[in-house]
Amino acid sequence: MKIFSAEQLKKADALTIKNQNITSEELMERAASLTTEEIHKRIQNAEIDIKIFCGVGNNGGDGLVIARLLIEKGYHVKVFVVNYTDKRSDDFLLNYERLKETTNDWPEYIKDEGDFPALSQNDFIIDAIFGIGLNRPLEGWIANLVKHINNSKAFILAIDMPSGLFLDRILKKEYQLISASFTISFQTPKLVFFLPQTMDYVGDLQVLDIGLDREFLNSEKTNSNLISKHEARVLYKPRKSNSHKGDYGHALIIGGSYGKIGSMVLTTTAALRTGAGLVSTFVPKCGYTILQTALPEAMVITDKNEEKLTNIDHSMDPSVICFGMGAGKDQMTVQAFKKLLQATEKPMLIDADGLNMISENKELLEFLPKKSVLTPHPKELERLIGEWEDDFDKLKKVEEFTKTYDVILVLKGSHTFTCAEGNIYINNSGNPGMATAGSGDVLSGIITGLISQQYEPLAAAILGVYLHGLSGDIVAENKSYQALISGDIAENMGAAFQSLFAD
Ligand SMILES: NC(=O)C1=CN([C@@H]2O[C@H](COP(=O)(O)OP(=O)(O)OC[C@H]3O[C@@H](n4cnc5c(N)ncnc54)[C@H](OP(=O)(O)O)[C@@H]3O)[C@@H](O)[C@H]2O)[C@@H](O)CC1
Ligand SMILES: Nc1ncnc2c1ncn2[C@@H]1O[C@H](COP(=O)(O)OP(=O)(O)O)[C@@H](O)[C@H]1O
Ligand SMILES: [K+]
Repeated sequence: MKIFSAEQLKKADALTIKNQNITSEELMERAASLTTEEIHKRIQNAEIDIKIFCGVGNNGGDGLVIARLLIEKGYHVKVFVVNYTDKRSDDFLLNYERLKETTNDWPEYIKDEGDFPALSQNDFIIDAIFGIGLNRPLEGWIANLVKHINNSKAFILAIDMPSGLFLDRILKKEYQLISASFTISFQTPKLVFFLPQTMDYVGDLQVLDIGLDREFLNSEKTNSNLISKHEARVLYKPRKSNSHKGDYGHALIIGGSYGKIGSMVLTTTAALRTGAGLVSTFVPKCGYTILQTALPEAMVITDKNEEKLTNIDHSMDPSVICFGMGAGKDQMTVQAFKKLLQATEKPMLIDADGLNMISENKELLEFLPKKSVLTPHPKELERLIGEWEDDFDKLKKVEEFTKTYDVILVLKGSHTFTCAEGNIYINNSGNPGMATAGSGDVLSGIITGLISQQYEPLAAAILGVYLHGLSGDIVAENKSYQALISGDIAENMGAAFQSLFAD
């Protein structure tokens, strides 16, 4: 799903009104009635106090329509107008008049702290103060109102987006914004809903299709995309019945050191479970028996050294090489890695200590094969590209890095961002149960397994990240977040592939 900017959404708005021959007020009615249906579906005529805080722009207009429709359904609704300016949008004014025709319980005006209503944690609060029209940080009594709402501990539903959140920048900590329990957003999700610094303000997310101009949405270019099942499915390549294991490549997985051979078992299992035709694993000697015992399907090659990698002498022509998990950073290993990089032309996957070695020996960067996939977690990323001011600055630095070295960066996190060629693919599968030792090793194996089967590295990264999260979700459903261990993610790849096509 494409993720649009505020400017693009406003353009879509205007085009929709023109092409569908409707008024802006009708579009507002459409968005708000779809939202009301969602609220009604969930709260089912519950006897609760609904308090709606409306700004005086169109986000506030949405709030007024929602108030009217909820009152018509018999809900107990109180409306507060957050009167931050004397200007009002036309659709706000129109819906204000309509609301007054619906109820005798007229909206209360908030003009300063003295007007703040008492709030209880049993209230159901709807935040319709600011949407995509926010143009400066909240200050003075409006900031205090937001603090007051957040402090209520009530359930907060944000309309379109939490008030105070910007679409294109991150505010310093001292600025207030609504911390929503749930956000219902119109037409497309917003990039800030997925950034580590701002995602917590959004709560659970639902995106409503409000029928904005299809042609515009389809043709308009955007560099951010949300990857859900539909988008992942399109990348999948079915197997031909007339095929053999050679068609699915030979993956070479290199890494491990004394005490960390388990990472090799995880990565290798994941590559096999993802469908690589053949998998060879290169480990220090101490890993030989472990791998041969744990995984009879894998072939094992060993270094001369018992405990670490010192000379990666593999004499094969693998379809893809995956390097780094559990490898350590010994100087001999760095030299072995350098020789490997110099001798490799095909895109590689580099993870964990492979990334750390590059960070500590920047001269290795020049030998990175083009289109390689690098999979840092946040600490590894910081070592690689340096510190960043905020998440937007991080994305800018990541873009520069991917363009300079012509690589794909997979920024692992609760929403993993795959970045390449100026584009961002935000993953929408996965769960906190996956924050467990070795789940990154499994991801490396999955992406490697896909590249081995001739997926383009970028497609392999996007699909691999999605399948990894999907498998994690399937495991968590059966085992809980706490009991999920990373080997389960690899073992459940079968269920993940099946689920990709099940609705
Ligand atoms: N296609 C869609 O997506 C649809 C969108 N729709 C809805 O429209 C919403 C966008 O509405 P919008 O453009 O009127 O802007 P909105 O968010 O109400 O704020 C503007 C007001 O805020 C003010 N203001 C700004 N910052 C401020 C501050 N810090 N402190 C104080 N004031 C501040 C600013 O005042 P000014 O700068 O002029 O002084 C202006 O009055 C969108 O999010 C969605 O809910 C649906 O109805 C239909 C389909
Ligand atoms: N809260 C979360 N929600 C979704 N995915 C998560 C979450 N926490 C971690 N993950 C995923 O788990 C993996 C962790 O990788 P990493 O930190 O490298 O672990 P390790 O080094 O133990 O293998 C990443 O793919 C990340 O996206
Ligand atoms: K809002």
